[in-house]
Amino acid sequence: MTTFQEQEYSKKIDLNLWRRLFKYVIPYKKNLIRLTMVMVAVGGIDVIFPLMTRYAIDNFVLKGSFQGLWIFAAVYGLLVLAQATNVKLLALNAGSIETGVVYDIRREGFDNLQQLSFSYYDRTPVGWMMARMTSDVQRIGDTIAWGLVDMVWGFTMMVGIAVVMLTINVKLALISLSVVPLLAIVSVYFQQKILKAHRKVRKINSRITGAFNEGIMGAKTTKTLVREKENLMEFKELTLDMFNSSVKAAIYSAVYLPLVVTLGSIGTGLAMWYGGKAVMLESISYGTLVLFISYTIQFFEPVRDLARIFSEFQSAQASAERIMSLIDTKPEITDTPEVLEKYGDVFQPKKENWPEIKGNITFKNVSFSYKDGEKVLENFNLDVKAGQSIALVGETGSGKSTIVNLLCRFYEPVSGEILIDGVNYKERSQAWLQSNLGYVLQTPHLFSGTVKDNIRYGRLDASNEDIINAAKMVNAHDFIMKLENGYDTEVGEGGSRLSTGEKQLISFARAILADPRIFVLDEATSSVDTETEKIIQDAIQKVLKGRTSFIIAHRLSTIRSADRILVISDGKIIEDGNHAKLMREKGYYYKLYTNQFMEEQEKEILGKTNI
Ligand SMILES: Nc1ncnc2c1ncn2[C@@H]1O[C@H](COP(=O)(O)OP(=O)(O)OP(=O)(O)O)[C@@H](O)[C@H]1O
Repeated sequence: MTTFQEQEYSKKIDLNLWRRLFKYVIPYKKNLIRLTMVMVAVGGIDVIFPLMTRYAIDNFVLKGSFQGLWIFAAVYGLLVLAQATNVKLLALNAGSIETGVVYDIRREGFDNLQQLSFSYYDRTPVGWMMARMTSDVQRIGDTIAWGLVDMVWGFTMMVGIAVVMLTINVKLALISLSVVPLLAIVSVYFQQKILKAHRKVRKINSRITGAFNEGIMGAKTTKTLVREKENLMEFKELTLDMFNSSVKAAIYSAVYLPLVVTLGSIGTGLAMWYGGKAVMLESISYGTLVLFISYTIQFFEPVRDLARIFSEFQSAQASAERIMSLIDTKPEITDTPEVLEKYGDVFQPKKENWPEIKGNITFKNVSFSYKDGEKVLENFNLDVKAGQSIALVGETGSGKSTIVNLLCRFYEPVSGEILIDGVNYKERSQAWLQSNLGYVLQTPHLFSGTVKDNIRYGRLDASNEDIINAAKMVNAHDFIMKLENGYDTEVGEGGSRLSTGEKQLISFARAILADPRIFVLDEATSSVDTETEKIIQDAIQKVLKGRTSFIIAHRLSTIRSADRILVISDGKIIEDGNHAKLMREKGYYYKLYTNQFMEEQEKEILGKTNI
């Protein structure tokens, strides 16, 4: 099994990246300005409260007088009210920035994911994309909004406290804050270590999520292969790694927190010692001593916070690099500017310029490889007339899906060209081609929603009548009507509440609703019961009528009536003709057909005699 290697990201501050991230905040600049102002006010009021205490001690407590107490109480009450209002405003504005930024980045990421070519999905694990779109984007939003809150508040308070302390008594201020540089160094050191350990925990966590994903998706296979014990052992190893890294992070925190408390106590002790002496010498008031002690304690909080925020910004930078790499990934298959200009894209198609499609298809000297050097097709040639039905048969891995993937332009030829009605399909837009193509996959995917919703995906403006007609045409109507709520029955995630045969019939209806000129069908191999098989075959015949069609056939009975049967081996056509011709030639197809035919006969006899 090959594992997806994630790129390593730089640990230095990347200003360009932050500038780019800041662009996502610009639409919310009003919130940003309001938030900054609110946070300056919160920090400022936090500096004022101890000053109020000092005033109360010096003027009411020590003097034993209540003169002016009402005014004092009113001012205090107003400050409390202002602070409460500020907290509400801060939550509102920071919340708006956070949700706005997260929403915008997610939308952009999702938009790009939809444009990316098949090859991107081949090499990128789903879990990786999901993690980028969820936790990474959330981390960026959190850090930008709440990191900013803590930063502005912290700076305002630190500057405010330092200014007031230095104004009142320079020496006492310097002595009280003498441990701050040490605290800053300790905080930065430990926060870095804690961040590193947490990063590792997160990395393992994403592997654990992947293991969960595989474990749940493959639960049935695990049971049939009796692999529970091995899987559990692998999972145990992973979780043990996680446990060790988490313990490491916890140890750092366990050392860091008492250190901070000790340093804080030393600072407070220094303020008490020197301030106490000054009170005795009457060079400062008792209220001032209390003020300095409060300020010293208050000062340490933002120092610790800033160290944490600094680490969080580093972590958010790694998240930002990952999500930006996803947003910046360019689809490998794109329309040229000239094509876009003339035919438009999926969002703004210029249908008035779209040529009518007939359905003639030519592969001209097409070569293709998924990976460098491993040619799947080499100088492949094929000429298909409009309306012809082509069946592709051949051993597994011979290149059948590759041929139709190229036709659908999910991949493009490395050399050579594919012509549709005599024109290289690169000269027409992808939107034009896709809207003329119907593709039914071997394991058809239905989306959560009702049966009706799923058929309507084929043509969004289809009426209910169109949907029912399409379902009738492909013999799906009867079984749909037998479902609990008919066309309004929920199909479950990925169509999980329906059988494969039923899913295939619905995807036929969906494909036929768009009335495509070219139809591609990767026939289901899973054994459906004979009744459903007959229904499906009948549906296939109806669907293919009058269209150019490609069927990757597994049940040869389906393709007996195909205009041409192509036997593919190693990316080359080794036999080409209709059923009768290939049977006469007694080649690969003949062998395959007679084998399958005999197997079926045997099954039938066994069934009849009940052996
Ligand atoms: N996405 C991919 N990335 C890399 N190699 C691929 C990819 N898809 C197919 N291949 C390789 O290309 C070759 C042709 O595969 P293809 O899927 O076209 O065969 P096929 O005839 O359709 O097989 P099957 O009947 O099993 O579906 C195989 O060797 C396969 O391993």
